[in-house]
Amino acid sequence: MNRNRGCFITGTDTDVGKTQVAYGIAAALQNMMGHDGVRLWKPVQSGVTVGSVDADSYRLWRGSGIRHQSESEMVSITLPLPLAPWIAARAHGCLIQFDALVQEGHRKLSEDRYWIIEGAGGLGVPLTDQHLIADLAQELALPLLIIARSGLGTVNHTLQTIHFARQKGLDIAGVILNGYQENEVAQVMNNAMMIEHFGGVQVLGILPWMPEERTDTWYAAWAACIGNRVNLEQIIGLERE
Ligand SMILES: Nc1ncnc2c1ncn2[C@@H]1O[C@H](COP(=O)(O)OP(=O)(O)OP(=O)(O)O)[C@@H](O)[C@H]1O
Ligand SMILES: C[C@H](N)[C@@H](CCCCCC(=O)O)NC(=O)O
Ligand SMILES: [Mg+2]
Repeated sequence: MNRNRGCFITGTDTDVGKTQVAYGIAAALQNMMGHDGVRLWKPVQSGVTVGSVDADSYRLWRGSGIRHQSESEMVSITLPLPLAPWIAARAHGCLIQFDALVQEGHRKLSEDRYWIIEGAGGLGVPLTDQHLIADLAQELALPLLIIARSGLGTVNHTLQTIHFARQKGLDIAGVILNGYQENEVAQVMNNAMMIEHFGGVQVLGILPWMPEERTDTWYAAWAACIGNRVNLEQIIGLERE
């Protein structure tokens, strides 16, 4: 049995649904495993403050249902301006210490847990004057889960992300197409087919448009939706029988 230690969730862009999908996968995996084995980490978030309901750290905590970590344990660096982390840090009068972030990641990954790590924006987003999100993913050496929009334009964005990931030597676990509307099903299936054909990757799930509601009922429904529609076994490194 060759289980992965976690996955690194990136996107074809900011705002594609990485956080919503990340907490849904965490909750669905907890349901599937039947025990508390999942942990979440957002190394750097920008444009928010810890404790605000819009912060990724809060949404990851609330949506995953994971209570063995506090919200503040799910994030390392929080920067108030909604900018690429390098510039958000500079505007805040600080620098992101890339090596410290990598060491913290390695420490976390040495624990016997499954870690879901969410980047900021896409792979080409600067963390420092010398490092991109892709460099952090490379140092952490986790398979990449690419979250992409489902509709028109996503094939181009996803193939470019795949190409860049390969250039950086990253392993790709697969792609999730997120947020399709009912009248788009045929188009989304074609998008998945084109991404698999030209990208040489698997589309591991196609998720519907389901606007976030902060109720227990909604979070349970989202986790169930992900449990039914995403190939979780492939993500954690256990092939489906
Ligand atoms: N399947 C979906 N259905 C409806 N709304 C969605 C869906 N996925 C994401 N959203 C909404 O789209 C917005 C952006 O999603 P999210 O914050 O998860 O993106 P992100 O990729 O994590 O962005 P960032 O780069 O800031 O981390 C949020 O308001 C979220 O609730
Ligand atoms: C402000 C955004 N929400 C996001 C940072 C996105 C940077 C995008 C930069 C770019 O691609 O031009 N921050 C975050 O994920 O915490
Ligand atoms: Mg996010």
